[in-house]
Amino acid sequence: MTALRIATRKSPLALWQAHHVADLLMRQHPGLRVELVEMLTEGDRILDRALSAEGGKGLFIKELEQGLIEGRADLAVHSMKDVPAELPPGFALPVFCAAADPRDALVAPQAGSLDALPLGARVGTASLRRGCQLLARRPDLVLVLTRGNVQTRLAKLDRGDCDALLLAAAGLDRLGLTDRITARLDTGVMLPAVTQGVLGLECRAGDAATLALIAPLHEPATALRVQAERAFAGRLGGGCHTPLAAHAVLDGDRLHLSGLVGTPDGRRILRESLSGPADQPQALGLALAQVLLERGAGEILAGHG
Ligand SMILES: NCc1[nH]cc(CCC(=O)O)c1CC(=O)O
Repeated sequence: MTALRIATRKSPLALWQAHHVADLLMRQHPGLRVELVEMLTEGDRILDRALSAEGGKGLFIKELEQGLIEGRADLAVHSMKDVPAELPPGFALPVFCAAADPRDALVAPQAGSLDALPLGARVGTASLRRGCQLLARRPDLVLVLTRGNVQTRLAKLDRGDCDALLLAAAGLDRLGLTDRITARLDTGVMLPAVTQGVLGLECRAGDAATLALIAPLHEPATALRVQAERAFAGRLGGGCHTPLAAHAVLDGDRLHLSGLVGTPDGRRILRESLSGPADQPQALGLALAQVLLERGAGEILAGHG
């Protein structure tokens, strides 16, 4: 292989993540050349509407996969939370890198915490999941649809479009914006998106050369978490139109999984936890989904919550 080519979106976060994986690969394989191939995705073009009203998650990765299939690139680096439940045929997602902080972060220049936000404060987010959990705790808050990349959202906050933002801590940390974080929200308060903070590496199925190069970046403990959370979400069906959250924590040979579905207004929330043997993550995810379905998650998912 002359050089390994990484397909990446052009947002600063995507570029950071692609550079990060390039660095890890070059450290692992001295002498390896790695190139970045920048691409614009449909998700980047649609910035004025809620993503949930559009085609959802796949929008950020379709073009990258097209680049892989056409041989313009060998590898795509994804925030796993942007990757749909099902991969199209011909692709593999064999590597999950060590995870960053999975929590959501509050950015609120005038308040020290979520509970200290003034009555009726405007909170910027485009995430149904964040909105649901926020309103469940603080029904007085007003959600302001805030899209765009991390820096764009911070700029909107700074010019007064809203009083606070909720963003993934991982994204802020990666971009060197840790000092903007007011508080990292405990997962008991704000259950993260499925696989939040995890980077996944996608390549062409059967591309043995690329598979061999990226294999050392795989972290099995992160893979267990990803499998449990994605099995949970897959059973409940996506999460683009309904607030959905899940987070698994590995504890020795046990995996603890928490999951949640709710209504966008936060009036109904079903949240449950379940533990199981760590070597059966998918069974745990499916079992937790079943618990929620027995409690009426189907109604909420169908929009009749
Ligand atoms: N939805 C966009 C997106 N995709 C991944 C991250 C952050 C990094 C991660 O979760 O791995 C973000 C930004 C955010 O939600 O604040």
